[in-house]
Amino acid sequence: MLFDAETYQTCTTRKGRSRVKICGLRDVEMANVAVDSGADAIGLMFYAPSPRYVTPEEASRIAAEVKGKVAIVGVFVNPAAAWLDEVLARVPLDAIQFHGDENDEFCRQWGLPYIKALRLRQGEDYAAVSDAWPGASAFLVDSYNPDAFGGTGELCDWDLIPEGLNCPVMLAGGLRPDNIGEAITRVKPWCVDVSSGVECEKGVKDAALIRAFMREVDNVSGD
Ligand SMILES: O=C(O)c1ccccc1NCC(=O)[C@H](O)[C@H](O)COP(=O)(O)O
Repeated sequence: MLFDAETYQTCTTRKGRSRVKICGLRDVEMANVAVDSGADAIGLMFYAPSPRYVTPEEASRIAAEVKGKVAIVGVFVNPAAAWLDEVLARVPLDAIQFHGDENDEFCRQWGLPYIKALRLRQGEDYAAVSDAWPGASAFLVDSYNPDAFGGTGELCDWDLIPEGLNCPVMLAGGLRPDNIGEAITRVKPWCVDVSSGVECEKGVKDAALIRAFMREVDNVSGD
């Protein structure tokens, strides 16, 4: 689990294996594969234009199967408050991930830990992000693409990751079984997040790729 007090405290030291979030799951079968392979969190996509979008009904079926075994993270892009209220009433989320222009006040009002996504691009100044989102439990660093908010499969430029953030880093963007070892060794993130890299086609998760990804993570020491 990602944000229970004991685990969160231990892993902010960055000792041991990086945590893993498998994002954009759309069915119970793949959610079970993620759990059985040792993932710490799954992401459920509540942004309708995404090929990984799930309805609250589909999401609650997945959540009923895996609740308590992994952290369930709801992923949103500039959601209306009413949409978040509706999802929260039906899906037992453990945390919320925001990929749009949501400010700290908006993100922290739901009574759950929140993850703020930063889409890193050359020439931007990230010095103030800790002050801008003081309530964040983690920053997810992702690649920048002008046409998409996330889930692009494009590698994030690891050299742009800001130093000295006030909370742990989740590394995302273009991670795959064949580069996750190097990513963890270089960046030493608290958590890694993957979507496209464990899919056989856009929006369709692949059990063998999920297992291969988790095996590679297990093979790398996180300290
Ligand atoms: O996955 C999406 O379709 C998506 C759409 C809009 C906002 C966020 C989205 N995904 C969020 C994630 O946490 C992804 O796992 C992250 O962006 C990395 O994706 P990938 O490069 O495909 O591994």
